[in-house]
Amino acid sequence: MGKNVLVSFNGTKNIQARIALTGSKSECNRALVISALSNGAVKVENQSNAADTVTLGGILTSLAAGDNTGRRLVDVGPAGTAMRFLTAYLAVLPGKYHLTGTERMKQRPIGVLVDALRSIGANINYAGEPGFPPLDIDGGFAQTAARVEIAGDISSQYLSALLMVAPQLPQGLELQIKGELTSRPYVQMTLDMLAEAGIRHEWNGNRIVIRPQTFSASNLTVEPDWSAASYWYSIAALAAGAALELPALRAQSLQGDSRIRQIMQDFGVSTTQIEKGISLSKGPQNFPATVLDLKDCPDLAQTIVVCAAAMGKNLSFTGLETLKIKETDRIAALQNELAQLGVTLTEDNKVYTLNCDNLHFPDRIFIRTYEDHRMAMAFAPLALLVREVEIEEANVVAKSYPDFWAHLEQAGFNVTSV
Ligand SMILES: O=C(O)C1=C[C@@H](OP(=O)(O)O)[C@@H](O)[C@H](O)C1
Ligand SMILES: C=C(OP(=O)(O)O)C(=O)O
Repeated sequence: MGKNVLVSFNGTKNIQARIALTGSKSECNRALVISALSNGAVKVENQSNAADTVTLGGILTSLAAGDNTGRRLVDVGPAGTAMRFLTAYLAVLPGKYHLTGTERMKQRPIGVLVDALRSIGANINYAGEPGFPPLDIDGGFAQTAARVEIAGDISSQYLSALLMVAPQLPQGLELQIKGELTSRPYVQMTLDMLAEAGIRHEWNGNRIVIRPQTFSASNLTVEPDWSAASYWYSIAALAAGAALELPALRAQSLQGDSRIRQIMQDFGVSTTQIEKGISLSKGPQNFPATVLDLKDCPDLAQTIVVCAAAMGKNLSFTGLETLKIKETDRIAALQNELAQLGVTLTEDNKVYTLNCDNLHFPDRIFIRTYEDHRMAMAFAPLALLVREVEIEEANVVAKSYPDFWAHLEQAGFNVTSV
C-alpha cells in the first residue's frame, strides 16, 4: 500500500457486512504485562494484532530471554500505553534499561508516574527533558514506602501501570488519587483483569489498595476492540442503510468504549445483541440536548465529533482535556480538518462546541493524520458523503486496527493507494 489512500463509495449507501474486529489494544496490553509478571502462569488468548500490542509483546518476550548485562535499549515507538506500563514494569525488573519511543513520545508527559515510582524507592532518571521520555531505569528497587499520592487527571495509564506491579512489591501499594480521575473505566479494566488473574484489591473513594499477592494460573481472553467498533457505528450513522455484524463483541465489556453503543443510539444506530456478537442497524435519531461528557472514553472523541459534524449537529462536549497529550494534539487536529467542511470546534471554559451552520461537503478532501490512527479512522467514514476522501499516511491505522482498510473494502468502500 502506498503512503496515502483514496476512499470512495459508489452506488447506494447501504452497508452490509460482517466485520471481525481485532482484539482490544487495551485489554491485550494488560494481559501481556500480567502474563509476564506471572512468569507465564497467566496465559493470553485471542491476542490483538494492533501494532502497539505486538511491540509490547515483543519487548516482554525479549526481556525474558535476554541477558541483563549493560543498559538495554527498549523502544516502544508510538505506543503510549506500552511506555507507561513498561516504566513501572522495568522499575521492578532487575537490570538497567533505556526506555524510549518516537519523537512524539518524547513530548507525552510521564513525570507523574516517575515521581510516584521514585517516592517508593524506584531508580529512574530522565535521559532527555525532565518529565518526559526517554528514561534511564535501574530496575529491581528496594521498596521504601507503600503509600503513593498520584494525580488522576492527566492519564489513567499511570495508575494502571502501578496497579499491575503492585502485587509483586514487598509492601504492596496504596494509591491515593488526587484530583478528578480521567479515563476511569481503564483503571477498572486493570483491576478486573488482575482479579481474573487472582489478584484482590480494595477501591474506596480515592484510595486503591493492593497487598502483596501471587498470580494464579489463569487464562485472559482478549475481547474485540470497542474503540475500533466505533468507526463502524459512525459508518452506520452516516450510511443510508446498515446491516452490520460485529462478531464476538459483547455489550457487557471490560472496555469503557462500549459506551459508543448508547451514544450512537441517539445518532440513529440501533444495536442488537445476536448469538455471536452484535448487529448494527438504522433506528430513530434523538440527539442529546445536554452536553456529552467523554472523560471516561477519550478514544471515542474523534469518532463522535466527526460523525456529529458530518450530520450537522451543533453538539457540545466536556472531558476532552487529555486529548492534547495523545498521539497528537487531537483538538488542534480536529479543528484543522473539520475546517474543510466549514465546521468549527471552539472551547469555552472546558466546554467544546461544534458549529456546523456552514457545513458543506466538497467534492474531494485531503485529511492530514498527524501520526494519529484515530484521525485516519474517524474521517474515513466521510467517504459516504464526500465523493473522494484522501487520507494521509494510511499505515497509521496499524497502531490499533491494522485491518481497517481491508475491512472498509469488505464493506463495499473503494480504497486505493495513491
Ligand atoms: O489504559 C489504556 O489502555 C488506555 C487509557 C487511555 O489513556 P489515558 O488514561 O491517558 O486517557 C486511552 O486513551 C488509551 O488509548 C488506552
Ligand atoms: C491514546 C491512545 O493510545 P496510547 O496512549 O497507548 O498511545 C489511543 O489509542 O488513542
